Amino acid sequence: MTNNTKSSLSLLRRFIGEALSERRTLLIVVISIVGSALATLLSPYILSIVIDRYIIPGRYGELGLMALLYFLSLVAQWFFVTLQTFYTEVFGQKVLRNLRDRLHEKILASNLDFFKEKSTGDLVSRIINDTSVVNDVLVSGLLGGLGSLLSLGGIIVAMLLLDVKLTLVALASVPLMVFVALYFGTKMRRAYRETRRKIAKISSVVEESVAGIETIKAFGTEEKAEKEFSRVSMETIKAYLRVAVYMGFFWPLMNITSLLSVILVIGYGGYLEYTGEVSIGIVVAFIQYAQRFRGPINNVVSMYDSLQSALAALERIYEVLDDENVEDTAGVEVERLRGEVEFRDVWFEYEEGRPVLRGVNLHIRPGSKVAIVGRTGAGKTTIANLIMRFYDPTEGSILYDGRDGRGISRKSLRKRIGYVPQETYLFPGTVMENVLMANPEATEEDVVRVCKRLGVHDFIMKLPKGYETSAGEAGKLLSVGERQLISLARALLKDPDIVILDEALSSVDPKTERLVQDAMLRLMEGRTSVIIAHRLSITRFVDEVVVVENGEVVERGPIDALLANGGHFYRLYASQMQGD
Ligand SMILES: Nc1ncnc2c1ncn2[C@@H]1O[C@H](COP(=O)(O)OP(=O)(O)OP(=O)(O)O)[C@@H](O)[C@H]1O
Repeated sequence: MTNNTKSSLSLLRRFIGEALSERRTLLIVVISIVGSALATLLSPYILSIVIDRYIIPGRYGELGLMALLYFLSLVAQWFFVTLQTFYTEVFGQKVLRNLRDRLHEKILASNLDFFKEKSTGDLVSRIINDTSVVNDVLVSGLLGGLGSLLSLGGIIVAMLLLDVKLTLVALASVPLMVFVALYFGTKMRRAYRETRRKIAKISSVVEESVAGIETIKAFGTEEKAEKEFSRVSMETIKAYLRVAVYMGFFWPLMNITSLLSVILVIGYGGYLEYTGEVSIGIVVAFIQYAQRFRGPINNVVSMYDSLQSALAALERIYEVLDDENVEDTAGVEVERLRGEVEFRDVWFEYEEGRPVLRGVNLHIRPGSKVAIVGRTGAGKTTIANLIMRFYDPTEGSILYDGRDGRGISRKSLRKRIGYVPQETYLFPGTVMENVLMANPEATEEDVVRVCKRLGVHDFIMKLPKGYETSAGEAGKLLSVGERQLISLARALLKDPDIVILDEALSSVDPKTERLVQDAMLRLMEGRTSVIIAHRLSITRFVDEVVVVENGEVVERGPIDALLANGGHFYRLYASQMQGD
């Protein structure tokens, strides 16, 4: 056994083990599969008895009971097939929901390292497409294939019981049928899969055109985008036509080979009937059995063929589920914080061997306001990330009210911190819902109160539907600064003990700048505040300025002292003033 087959088998075994948790539904499916396989066998057999024992001897008076039996066998067939179709879907959907729930939960539980190498599109595709391939192929396909194998086996046994020689003749065209299913069927399915890939490609081209519309227009590359779209569009048409060609070959060929079986049965069966070896009824039963090969054979072959793609999808799903970059939820729950934060010789690296913070020592007293300044890439946001426990220090520790952060539950810690990132993400929903999300216990009145306190209320009321404006619409209407105002309202609604602000003042017009700055100062009032200051004017309002350079604190103190010093901060300040 190759390693590949072994790992495929273990993937499959694990999946089946998990799917077995839906035992009851699966039991109904298995019963209906067996029932429908048996019922399918029954009707040709009853027909043969009707012909041989009732119609040919002319016992029409006694036919009623047999007719009823025949009818009942058809009803049973219908009943079990319906049951199988419905419960296979129920089973599949349960397995699908379970997988999707676990994947989504996993994404929410993961730490930020998890997202480093995975794009949004990739994760979405794993949750939506890969799970649906698994459902189609491994659940519906495997169960359907199992039913088909059972039907085929049943038909062959029933035929053998009736007549061995005629069975062999009836089966003569099976290799041909397998060949057609294998060759044309496989080509058809592959071509079909290709169409799905092309459709995905078309949507990604459209997505890129919409997302990058400003860049496309600014650089005048409309023609290039148009060409790319029509190229992909053409490829899609070609892929569909390929499917049509193979489909055109496949189904008629399957029908012809199936007919070949019937002709052989009629020819040889007729001869056997003539020599008195079999009855007409048996020949008729064989004709019916011979017509029932084609579906199951195609199912079994296609199951084998699709297994590879399903296993690949399963592998991608388990790769996410097994990823070890998970945030641990352990630690003491904190109710409130006094707000003292202390960095003790903190070293941190995102990638091994490349320290971004190098021995940072920083003591922030409860209720004090600290601005962190420094050049791009100095490590300012990293400091904020560590306070939020998005990451833990590689070496050293961060203490909250004197307690090592590693011992505090992340969730409870984050509840006490109001974080305002530089870029505000608005979730689908209204502006009201977007602020409310910060605190599940808050009411709409609380939101309005908080917004009034921050001076944000008036500008929200100017939106087309005020607080009820949809975030999508608001997203287009709002500037970076205005979005940050919503973010500030979110943070205040939490009534946090510590505030971390990554200000976006540099990307804001002077009028909004004033509004955002005032809102920031109000949010910071009476709370331990760490502000990552890109715009140095805000440093006038803090107790202490901390200058970070190349991952190290190189200077700290009140703004006046630092300006008087003529050191790092003075140079930064001067260069920004010059720029302005
Ligand atoms: N997720 C990450 N993975 C790897 N490296 C990172 C990651 N985030 C930041 N870095 C690197 O860490 C260094 C510090 O980044 P950080 O974002 O803390 O700087 P900053 O001072 O906030 O910069 P800016 O003012 O531009 O926001 C940079 O060299 C950056 O490339």
